[in-house]
Amino acid sequence: MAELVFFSGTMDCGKSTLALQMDHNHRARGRAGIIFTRNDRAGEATLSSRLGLSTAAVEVDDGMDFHHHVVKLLSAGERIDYLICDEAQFFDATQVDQLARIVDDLAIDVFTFGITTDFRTRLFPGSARLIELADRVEVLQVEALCWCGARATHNARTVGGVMVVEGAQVVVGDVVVNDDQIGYEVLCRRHHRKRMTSATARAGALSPDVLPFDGAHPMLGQQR
Ligand SMILES: Nc1ncnc2c1ncn2[C@@H]1O[C@H](COP(=O)(O)OP(=O)(O)O)[C@@H](O)[C@H]1O
Ligand SMILES: Cc1cn([C@H]2C[C@H](O)[C@@H](COP(=O)(O)O)O2)c(=O)[nH]c1=O
Repeated sequence: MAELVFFSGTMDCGKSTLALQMDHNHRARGRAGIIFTRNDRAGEATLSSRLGLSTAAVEVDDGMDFHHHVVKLLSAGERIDYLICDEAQFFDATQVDQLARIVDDLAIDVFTFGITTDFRTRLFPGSARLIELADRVEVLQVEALCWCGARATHNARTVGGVMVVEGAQVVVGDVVVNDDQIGYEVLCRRHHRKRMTSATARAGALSPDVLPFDGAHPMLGQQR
């Protein structure tokens, strides 16, 4: 039975690496697949991992109809056993519905990869629909860690080094907007709630008069 699977986690937990590995393993066994992505930080039509591997991919845009795309290729005689879809949080709900239809009607496996929530801790549209429709949601085993050592569960955005909780939902990582460097950092919920990034924690540790956090710091001990 073909499956729609959503491999999810925070940023930097190895999703793109797993996407490349899954493609490699299926291809090594003679299966044929197509790789899709949207807004990869390495540029258009590329699926890249921080471990240094990358591959060509089909860039998904707003108007893309996955079902139509796949049926067209099948009609042209191409074989398709599976789809790999990275950055699936950026897909819209209709596109995720099309992926489910590909699984059910065309018996093609669809493996999707993406972050669940944005920098405001709100679900992305693609991830919300995948959670609703997927046969399985798999949380990646490699734990990204917050600066405090706890498992990171949330994504924080920084603008010019300062954590923000307002702004456009989609801003690709490592870009400069209006002279400000946009960055991301994974945090545990506690530190996301307190808006404490590693830089804020370091500043607090260096200046005992300014302790932005309460409770114990695993590296600094009880501060208050
Ligand atoms: N220099 C390194 N050595 C070993 N592992 C690394 C290195 N750099 C990154 N990684 C691993 O790569 C993971 C990020 O991989 P990636 O597939 O790009 O993540 P995601 O797609 O989830 O953002 C990190 O969690 C880490 O485990
Ligand atoms: C939290 C958050 C992230 N993004 C962007 C930043 C990156 O380009 C991708 C995530 O890629 P990764 O391979 O999982 O690191 O999403 C965004 O646009 N908005 C956000 O709120």
